[in-house]
Amino acid sequence: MLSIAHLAAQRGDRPLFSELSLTLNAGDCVHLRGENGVGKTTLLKLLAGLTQPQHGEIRWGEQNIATLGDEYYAQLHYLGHKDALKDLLSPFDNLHLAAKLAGNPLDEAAILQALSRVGLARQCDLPVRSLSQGQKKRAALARLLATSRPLWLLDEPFVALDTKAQEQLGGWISEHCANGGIAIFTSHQILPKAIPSITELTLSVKK
Ligand SMILES: Nc1ncnc2c1ncn2[C@@H]1O[C@H](COP(=O)(O)OP(=O)(O)OP(=O)(O)O)[C@@H](O)[C@H]1O
Repeated sequence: MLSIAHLAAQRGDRPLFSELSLTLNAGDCVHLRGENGVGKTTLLKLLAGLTQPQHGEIRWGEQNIATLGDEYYAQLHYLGHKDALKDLLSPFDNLHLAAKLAGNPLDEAAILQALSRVGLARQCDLPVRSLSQGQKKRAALARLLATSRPLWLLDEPFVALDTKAQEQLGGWISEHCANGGIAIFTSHQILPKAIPSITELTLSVKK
């Protein structure tokens, strides 16, 4: 269970949101919405433990995520705007390295299977810098499939994907939640049909 209580954030001098409270249980899927600059990425980064809230707290189960530390990071996949890929490495080596650094080393078969599911079987050994934007996004998404983690925090995951890949990703999110995972994602796009029944959380500009 992920719970947020009385959360407030500001960037620079600008308050973004305050008194944000929410509880998410196994199977919940949240579409985080709002205008550009309202604070969606900021909220996802807070939930990923990458930045600290101005006020309030975030709990995983019964414990504050700040006290859980690595134990919490091992529960989540955070996919940011930047795909966190090393340009000179291949999708295969990126996935191998990311899994190793995260403490969940993967064998060759598991890496190839994940890359094949995201449609990169033929590109798995090419340097990432030579891939298209959509292929880079697919390489980043392979992390979700390669290692099972209950919490997915996805910032604009559909951007750069073609229609078929958007539907596939919608299916993976749906499957993840049906299996008891929690997903929170931002998107300004029309959502694929495969997305499960979702909760909409709309942030609004603070006056
Ligand atoms: N590193 C930073 N330093 C100062 N202000 C920042 C920083 N990063 C973001 N901001 C500001 O914080 C506000 C919220 O940014 P954020 O990226 O969370 O918005 P968003 O809702 O995700 O927007 P978008 O829909 O455009 O992706 C914006 O006004 C932005 O200018």
